[in-house]
Amino acid sequence: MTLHVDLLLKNIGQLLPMRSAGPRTGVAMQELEVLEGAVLGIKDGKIAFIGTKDSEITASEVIDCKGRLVTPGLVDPHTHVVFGGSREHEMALKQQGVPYLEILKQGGGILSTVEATRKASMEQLYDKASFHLDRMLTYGTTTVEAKSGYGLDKETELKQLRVAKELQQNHQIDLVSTFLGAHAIPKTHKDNPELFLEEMLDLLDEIKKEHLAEFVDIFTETGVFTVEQSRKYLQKAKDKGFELKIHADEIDPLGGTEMAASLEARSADHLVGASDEGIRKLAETGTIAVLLPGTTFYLGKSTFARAREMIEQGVTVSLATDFNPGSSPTENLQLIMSIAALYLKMSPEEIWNAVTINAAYAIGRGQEAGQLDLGRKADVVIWDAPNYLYIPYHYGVNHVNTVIKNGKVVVERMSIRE
Ligand SMILES: N=CN[C@@H](CCC(=O)O)C(=O)O
Ligand SMILES: [Zn+2]
Repeated sequence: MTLHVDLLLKNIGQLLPMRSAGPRTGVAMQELEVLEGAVLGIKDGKIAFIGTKDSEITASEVIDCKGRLVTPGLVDPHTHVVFGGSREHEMALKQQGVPYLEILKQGGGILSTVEATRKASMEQLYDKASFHLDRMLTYGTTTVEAKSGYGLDKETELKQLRVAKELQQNHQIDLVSTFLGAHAIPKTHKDNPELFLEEMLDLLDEIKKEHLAEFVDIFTETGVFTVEQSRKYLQKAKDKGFELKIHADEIDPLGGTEMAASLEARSADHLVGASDEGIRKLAETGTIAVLLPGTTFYLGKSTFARAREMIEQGVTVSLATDFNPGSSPTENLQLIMSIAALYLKMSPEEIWNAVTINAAYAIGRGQEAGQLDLGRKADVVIWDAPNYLYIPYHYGVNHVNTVIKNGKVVVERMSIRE
């Protein structure tokens, strides 16, 4: 019997369905199913058919992919997309060699974005975040995690989370929300971080009641929160039914990676200074390593997270932009794929697994995003590229030709080859 679909993608050069029963872990990250000359059928916003060009299938609308690469929409599992202002003035300080944590200590960095975010109305935050999400969509990202953490007071943290909830309801991108009230110590609590953490914990019941976040995160770092403070804080969040994420060992190797694994966090993020023991524990517990090499690159550092050792030891590795106004102002996950190839020495196969299947599992969306399979939602990207090697290889530009979200074309870019 002939199948009729709403939209048919034909003449696909390479199709990466990324079908997997679970996250791809360790050396299994080398696995990549590549279908040559495939067709993809979409019906009612879902994948209805994956097959070859000879298949018996009719369609209301057909896109001729002309030999292009087709993949699932990318998943960005670590961003700080809701914030006020920007920090371009910090670039000169960075050039003078002022370290990131020193800028924060002087009341700049995260704390300057906190001031701008407190001043902004919900509408202003919504419009600005929406602009950044639009840009992510044009770069092929269809699912995004979004953190609060630029309020550092009850009112502004809730404001950020409510903006994220509205965006989740209205924006084409799917959003997953994380409460990062423990992102820095506000000036008012400089001498009493414990009291500040108590105040942030007080918000958890309201956050649960209003469904404002699924995850709780903390910045465990020198001059911010200690491992012991973080452990206590996260355990309380876990007891209240939240899943955990941690900004761990980004700058100084404090042992946040081990802590993340022992709390069975969903992910541990950054991990530039993760110890051997920390890496072993991630492999043991299945806590996903979300690596953010764009941040290391942008902070001008030469030591990157040890992705090769993580993969060889059986860790599940994912990649994200860490989009934020300070340490990684980019919405472009394709650029991060190139940086991962060049500096983390990840293979193209590992990179594609990291930005699709594993990224979706890192934010609890493994069953919905990051894969193209029958019955799954049709979040699809057609790339102006002949094969999957090409995206990390040709860096710094946008390779997207077309983005399809829930079966509908939402981005169509001009192709230089047409
Ligand atoms: N390191 C902590 N938080 C962010 C940066 C936030 C900022 O600088 O505004 C990060 O993941 O890099
Ligand atoms: Zn971050």
